[in-house]
Amino acid sequence: MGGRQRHVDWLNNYSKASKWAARYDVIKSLRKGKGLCKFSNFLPDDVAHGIKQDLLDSDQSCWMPTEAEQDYSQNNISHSFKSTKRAKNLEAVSRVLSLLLPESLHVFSAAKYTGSDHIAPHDDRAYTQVLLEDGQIITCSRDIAVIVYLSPNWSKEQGGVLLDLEAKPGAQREYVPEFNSAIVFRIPRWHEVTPVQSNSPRLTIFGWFLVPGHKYSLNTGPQPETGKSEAQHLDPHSGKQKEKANGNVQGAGATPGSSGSCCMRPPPSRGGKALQEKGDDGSGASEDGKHAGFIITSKQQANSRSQLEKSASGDGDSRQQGDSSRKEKKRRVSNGTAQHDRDDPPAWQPGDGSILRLLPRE
Ligand SMILES: O=C(O)CCC(=O)C(=O)O
Ligand SMILES: [Fe+2]
Repeated sequence: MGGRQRHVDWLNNYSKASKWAARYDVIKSLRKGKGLCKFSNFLPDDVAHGIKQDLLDSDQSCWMPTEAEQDYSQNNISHSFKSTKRAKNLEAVSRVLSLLLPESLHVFSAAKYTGSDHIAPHDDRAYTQVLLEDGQIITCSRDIAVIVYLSPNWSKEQGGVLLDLEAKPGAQREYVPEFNSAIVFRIPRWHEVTPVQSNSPRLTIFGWFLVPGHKYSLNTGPQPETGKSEAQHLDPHSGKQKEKANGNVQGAGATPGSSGSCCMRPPPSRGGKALQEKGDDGSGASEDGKHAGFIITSKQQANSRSQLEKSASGDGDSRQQGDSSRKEKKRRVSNGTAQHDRDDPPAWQPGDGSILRLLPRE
């Protein structure tokens, strides 16, 4: 039991987690990797094993199946997998991952791919409505995707390979999910998950760092390889999806995705209404509206909101803008306001300090 608890202690130990996060300079690595980078041995090994076990131990009813056939008229791409925000200790894991870019809003979930689960090509573009503690709602865009792979000894024959469809000739295109590795990429970026052909589950923690404002249009550009321009915004987390019965719907986690939530369940009326009031630009955001999930920020995050909003104004070249705005934010962060830069970091309380939470859907 003691061994099993150790990863939880680590996840809740701010000092250890922040030292771990300091090993990574995500923005620099992304720049070096031309928008995509991979970190092997990402978390301490026992922590990665503990998180994996937590996913396996999580109640079956928390996993939300999501499935759709390709249907551009319905904004759907072919995909199927299960995801949850209610996996055991996921909140603590999210909090630790948030330290990679502590100045950014974020949303993380767990995913489980079995059978022939997969995701057809998509580029992760989506808007997210963020509800701040002061009641304001701001629109954010997914900015950086993070996937942490948690299935030991996964081989290419088991499928579930992440294909980077924007890999330049000669660069790595296939990523077999390596245990305790993380793939991080800037959005938009075309990618897909090939069908799983394995009896053991392909487990991940996945999610996005967000940037306030509309970083991109939701009308997709040409898809790599086909060069065909798709009129629709295609996202496995935001398209209209067919919900499969999974027992306890009340207990099922809000899955992530555009709008910081997935699309599987109707939004709470409060959320849907607020989104409409917000009046997004309609290019796919209306789709989000149907499936809106709302994210609430902690005090800490809300305090830095004005900085974030500043960085979101002006939507020109969002990648460059993202980088420079981050520099700006970093500077502010380093003058001592951000938790992770304090000399004497406060101890985390379990269940406290999660920067983003979906509002309960009940
Ligand atoms: O699990 C992966 O490798 C990628 C998942 C993904 O693309 C997504 O959830 O949008
Ligand atoms: Fe994706």
